[in-house]
Amino acid sequence: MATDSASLKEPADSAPAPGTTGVEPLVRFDKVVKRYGDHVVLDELDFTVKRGEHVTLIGPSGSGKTTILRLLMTLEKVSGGVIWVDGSPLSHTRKPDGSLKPAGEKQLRESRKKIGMVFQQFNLFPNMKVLQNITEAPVNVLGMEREEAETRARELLDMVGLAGKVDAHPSQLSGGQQQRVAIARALAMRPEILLLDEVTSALDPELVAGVLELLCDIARNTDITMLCVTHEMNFARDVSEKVLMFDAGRVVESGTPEKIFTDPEHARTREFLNAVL
Ligand SMILES: Nc1ncnc2c1ncn2[C@@H]1O[C@H](COP(=O)(O)OP(=O)(O)OP(=O)(O)O)[C@@H](O)[C@H]1O
Repeated sequence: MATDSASLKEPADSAPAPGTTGVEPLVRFDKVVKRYGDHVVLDELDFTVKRGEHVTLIGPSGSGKTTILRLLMTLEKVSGGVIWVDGSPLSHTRKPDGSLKPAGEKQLRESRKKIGMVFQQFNLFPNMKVLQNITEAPVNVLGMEREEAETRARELLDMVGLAGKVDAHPSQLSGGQQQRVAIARALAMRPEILLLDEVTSALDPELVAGVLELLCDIARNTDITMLCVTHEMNFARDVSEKVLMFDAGRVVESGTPEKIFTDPEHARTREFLNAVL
């Protein structure tokens, strides 16, 4: 069950052991519990993501996949356990005696800067032009000079194939183009981790492939760490080195896409894949 946050200590393996590199996974869920009232959504969930790894989360509706991304984005708070990012507690603050207490708002705001998220519904600012949608957070949250932010925004727009849309408003773009702007906006913050939550679910079918191809290009050509929730199994196969199969708030099976999609070990995985493939 949920661990009392106040009594949590740093895990014993967080300090480099003699003779090891001490390289921590970039993300570590350590017995993470999330409850809404009596409903336990995540049940002592453990998993790790290495720096630079591209991981997809698959599983039935309601199994807790989006909740995991929202916890990482600090849009939700854990009910128990600890989330670690780059060896530091994301969900908690260290007390002088080494124990941990739940993080306050200020720390959560700082943590949010490390993590970028792209949502199903692009969530662009409707009254701002494309360029300003991308520069807004780097300037106002990171304190970047506007000129530098604009240069970076133009580079990113070029990368997502929208160099000509700098002055457009979101309403003048297709859903696929809006999602490309949202991807550029997330990358403009130079996040350590990019979270992708069913980013093609709201797109017309003919626009899906282009956005997924762009994300595969980003995965191949940058060193960003990605955590993707997707119902697109071909995308999961193409983009990720590791697939985590969730059910009822736990990882029932994890492995390479080849292993999970061609030789799953768990009956629940086989059942899920039979239903969606
Ligand atoms: N704010 C909330 N209040 C109460 N229950 C919630 C809240 N957010 C999520 N839940 C519940 O938590 C469970 C997990 O939801 P979550 O969205 O993480 O699942 P999911 O695996 O991403 O599902 P889907 O594939 O349908 O998006 C669901 O039963 C959902 O109803």
